[in-house]
Order: sequence, then structure tokens, then C-alpha cells
Amino acid sequence: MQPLGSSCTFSTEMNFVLNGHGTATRGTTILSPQLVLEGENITMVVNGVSILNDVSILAKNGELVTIMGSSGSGKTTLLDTIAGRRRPQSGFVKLNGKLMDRKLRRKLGFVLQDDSFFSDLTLWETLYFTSMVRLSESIPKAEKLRHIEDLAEILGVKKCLNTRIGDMFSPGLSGGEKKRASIICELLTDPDILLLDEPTSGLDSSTALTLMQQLRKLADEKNKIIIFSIHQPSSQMYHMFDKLLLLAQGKVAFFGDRSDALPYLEHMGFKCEIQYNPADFIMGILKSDDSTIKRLTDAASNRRGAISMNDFALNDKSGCFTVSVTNDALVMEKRDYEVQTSKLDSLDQNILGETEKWPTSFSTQFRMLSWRTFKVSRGRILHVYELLQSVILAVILGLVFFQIPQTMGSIRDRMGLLFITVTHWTFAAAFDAIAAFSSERGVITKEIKAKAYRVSAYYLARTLTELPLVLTLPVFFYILAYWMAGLHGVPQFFTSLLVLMLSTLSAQGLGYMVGAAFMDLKFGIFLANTVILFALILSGFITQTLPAWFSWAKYLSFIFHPLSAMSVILFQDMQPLPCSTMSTDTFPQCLTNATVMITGKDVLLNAGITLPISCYFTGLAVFFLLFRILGFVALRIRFRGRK
Ligand SMILES: Nc1ncnc2c1ncn2[C@@H]1O[C@H](COP(=O)(O)OP(=O)(O)OP(=O)(O)O)[C@@H](O)[C@H]1O
Repeated sequence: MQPLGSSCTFSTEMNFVLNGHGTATRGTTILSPQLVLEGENITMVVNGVSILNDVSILAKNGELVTIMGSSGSGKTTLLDTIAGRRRPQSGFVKLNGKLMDRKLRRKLGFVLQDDSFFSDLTLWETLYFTSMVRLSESIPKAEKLRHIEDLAEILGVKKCLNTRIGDMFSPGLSGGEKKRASIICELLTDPDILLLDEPTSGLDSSTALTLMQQLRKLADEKNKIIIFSIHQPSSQMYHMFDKLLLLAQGKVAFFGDRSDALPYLEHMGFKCEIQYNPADFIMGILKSDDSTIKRLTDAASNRRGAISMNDFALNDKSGCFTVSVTNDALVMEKRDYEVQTSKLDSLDQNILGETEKWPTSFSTQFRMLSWRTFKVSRGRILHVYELLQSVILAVILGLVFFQIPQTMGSIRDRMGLLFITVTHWTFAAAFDAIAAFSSERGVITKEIKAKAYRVSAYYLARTLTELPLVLTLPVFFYILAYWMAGLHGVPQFFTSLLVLMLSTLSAQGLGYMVGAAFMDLKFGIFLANTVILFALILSGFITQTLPAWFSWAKYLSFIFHPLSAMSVILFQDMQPLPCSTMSTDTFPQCLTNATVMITGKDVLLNAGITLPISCYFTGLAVFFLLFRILGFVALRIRFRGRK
């Protein structure tokens, strides 16, 4: 007798039950496949190396389809291709005969091998965000919350709902709990198809078995298509699978019912002794020498051809069909594929439904992303170390420049204080934004690729939510440093603080731009460092001896504008100061007339600050907007949607 879940689920001898929603459930087994997922002759070549070669796979409702193969055989690449994360050179992925597109991919959940989360969020917060953003707004909130509880219960993580996800620096959930958390994240959206890349890796054998039982239950009770890769399933797990796809060196070595795998391999000369774990036995074969692999993959490929030639597969649309050994089995397969292949085109494509472009509205996405950004960024930007650094640096600066006297000799000191302040917050804000993009890369890439939300909602939520956070420490710093240094004038304090805030936000915008464009921490830091140093050199505060033909370049420095604006604010109304012996180099007029008074205008002219303050504010605003707009463009290009 065929085990439950084999391709004989089509057999009329079995007991079929359709539930009230028209979805077939296994009571329990399906009469006809409502959903058939086909991967058809998929070939993937990267840098001239063939990673997948003419691989086909087919799965129907209620099936657990397992991809096995040694490391590097192409399992992840195949799952990525089915999920639409990678585009094959040739071949297609279809659902009910319809090419998978962005909308159909909504029916699909993908649990990655190394899933990424925000480590500072609790499991509940992670699941809450997912359900609020990825589940339709027509579902009441209470129902979404119940759904979270139910899934947490089913997958055995209810007790750790309030535990932080954690990371290598501050542990939280265990590896197995994280794995189950990522499965719940995907299950929350109730996908018809669930892809899992090595869901049992890193789990102990009993947790792995429990997880497999849960997946089996999902396939049986919720009638889902579940396709996953696995390395070393136990014998007990192996017998839960419906279909097996064996991959070796990117080629199919076998695809068919799990129950047919061992007879087929025996037919090919590999007999599995009764005491062996079949999975270990199969993995052993898949790690054989090149000639054995070639024999297996050629045989699998020829057999497909032979069956086609014999017209067993009829109009085989999938290009993949169960290879069986005995004549009886072939007859059985023929009947299956008659049903399957003839139905692929005629399958009710209405079952695919009209999927909304986005699961939730822009405002919901924005609200939830802001909620999450605030929780995640608050801990990062206002971290106790950052706070300590700001206080210590402000106090040191305040002490070094303590109550600077209003003399000619101190003009340079005051400029130095401004320079240090603006430079420090420029580096801090830019690097923080780059580091944040780099650390979030995994999560947002996964979510945006899954079309969970719009890039614009993410970017807007990110930039607006982080705005007050990123300004908190500079404001705090400036209050301490300004008043300790004795830079007098309340209006001057507030206006110069405004400039510092705008300057910090421009630098953060630069970080967004670089971070979004590259998302590689090392390169991002290198690039931002180079740009900031270049801007500093051009700012006119390090050297004033730029060649005349190059003097315009200072306007391209986003640091020149805030430094100039702050200088205007602090020096233009300065009390005129008499020349001193130290000022003759700086102010030549002191040479000719020692009684001349140096005004704030002289100081500014001497520093090359000649324009009205409004021009510097305009320059600042231009950089503030430009960096942010370019950041958005970079992000859009990075996540340009596939149709
Ligand atoms: N972008 C890429 N550039 C070059 N080679 C790649 C690329 N992506 C995958 N490969 C190669 O393709 C092969 C298949 O990779 P894949 O990750 O699909 O294997 P796998 O079977 O999932 O392995 P594992 O079990 O170790 O996760 C590997 O040899 C890998 O190095």
C-alpha cells in the first residue's frame, strides 16, 4: 500500500474530503490538486559555472516535498529560484500553469537558512509587526493577535514570546526557537506554499523531529505545499516525506515519490540494507565520485526522455515526473500524470485569486514601520555608550574651551570649537546611518522581496522616526559645550543649534544615501569617510589657500555651509576688538594702524565667509534634501521590483 502523501493521493480508491471553502483537505486527502507548483527545466549559471542544470520539480497541495543533496548541490539556489529571489537563465516556475509573478509570490512563504531579525525586538514584537504589516487590514486586530498566540502554541515558543530575539553579543532566543520564529513569521500570512531552507539545521534531533511533525501536520491539515531542503533527516523524519528531489552537482539524480526512491536506487545498483537510515544511505550515494553521480544524473535525465518517448507522460508540462521502476508503478504514475498534466492548464486559475498589490495600506505600513524603527533605533542611537561619549566629549570640550574670553587671541579657539562640534556630529550621524543600513540589510531585503511593504513607506518611516532620535545627543552635547565655553547670547545659541541640527541631519542623509546604495559596512564607512574628509578639506576651515580656479569647490562641501552659518551667527555681532600683536598676521590692517578695531565682519571676511547667512542655510537645506532623495533613489534601485 502506498503511504499517505505519495503521489497516489490522486487515486480514486482513497477517501477524499473537500472542506466548505472549496479547499481540499486530507481527511483526508485531495481529490484533485487545487494548486500545483511546477519548477520547469530550471538552469542557473553563475560566472560560467552551472549551479542548476535542467532541474524540474512539481508539488501539489498537502505534499511535503524534500530536496536532498550534499552541500553545494544547489538546494538553496533552487529554493531561491522558486521563491523568485533569483532569476534562472532558463526555465520557469509556474503555479497552476501560470508563470509566477510578483502577485502570485504572495502565496508563498520562504524561511531562509539564516534568517535575520531585529535582535532588540522580542519575539512577540517581531510577530506583531509581521502580522500587522503582512495581514490584510480586513482581519480584526484581535484575530491577528489570536493567530500569533495559536502559532506560537503550535510551534512550541509561547513561553518565549517576551524574550528578545538576541544576537551573538547579547543572547536571546535559542537557535531552534529562532528557526521556529521564522517559520511562524511566514505562517502568519497563511501562505499556500511554504519553502524552507534547511529548517532543521542547528536543531537537536528531537526538536527537529517535532518540527517535521508540525510541518507534516500543516501539509495535512492546512493542505499546504511544503518544499524544504534538508541534510540529514532521521529515519523517522524520512518516512514523513511525500516526494524526494535528489540533487547532485546541480542536476536531478531522482525526483519522485519518496517510497520509490529506494527501489529506484536499488535498480540502479545501490541497495539499502534494512538496518540503514535511508536518508544517510541516499546522502552517501549523492556524495559519490563524479562518474557515479554522472551515471545517476544521466539516468534520471534519460529516463525522463524515455518516458516521454513512450508517451507515458502525455503532455508533460512540468518536465518532471515521477520515475518509477516497476511496470505497475509506471502505470500508476501514468495515471497520476494524466490527471496532473492534463489539469495544469485547466486548473481553476480563479483559485489563485486576485491578490492585492500590497497587503496593507501605505499609512498602516508607515505606522508599523515607524513603530518598529523607533523601538530598534532608540536602543542604537541613544545607547548608553553614545550618551556617555557625548557627555564626556562635551565636558572635555567645555573644560578645554572654558569661558573663552572675548579677545583677539580667542577667535581661533571659538572657530575651533565650532569645527570640532560640527565635524564630530557629521561623522557620528553618517556612520550610524551606514551601520544601521548594513545591520538591517538581511531583514529589510527579506521583507521587501516578500513585498511586505513599500520601499517608500520604509524609507519615510525610517527617516522621520530617526529624526528626533538622531538630534537628541547633539542637542544635549551643544547645550553643555556652548554654555561651558561661554559662547554668549541666547538667540545665537538657538540659531546655531538649529544649524548644528540641520548639519547633523544632512550628514545622516549622507549615511542613508551611502548605506542604501551599498549596504556594505566596510565599503560604506570607507566611502563616507572619504566624502567627509573631502568636504572638510574644501570647507575652508582647514586651509584657505585653495587655488583660485578651485575656490568655488567649497560650495560643494556640505560642511562649509553649517560652519559658515554658525560663524556668521557667532561673530557678526561680535564686539569690535583692538588689534593685538598676535593679530597682525591674520588682519593686515593692524600692521598699518595699530588702533584699528577688528569687527565681526573682518573676522568673517578673513575666514572667506562673504555671503549672507541665508545662502548658507539654503546650501544646508539643499544638501539635507539632496542626500535624502538620493538615498531613496538608491534604495528603490536596490529593490527594484521584479514582475
Ligand atoms: N552568486 C554565486 N556566485 C558563485 N557561486 C555561487 C553563487 N551562488 C551559489 N553559488 C554556488 O552554487 C553552488 C550551490 O549553492 P547552494 O547554496 O544552492 O548549495 P546548497 O546545496 O544549498 O548548499 P548547502 O547545503 O551547503 O547550503 C555552490 O557551489 C555555491 O558556491
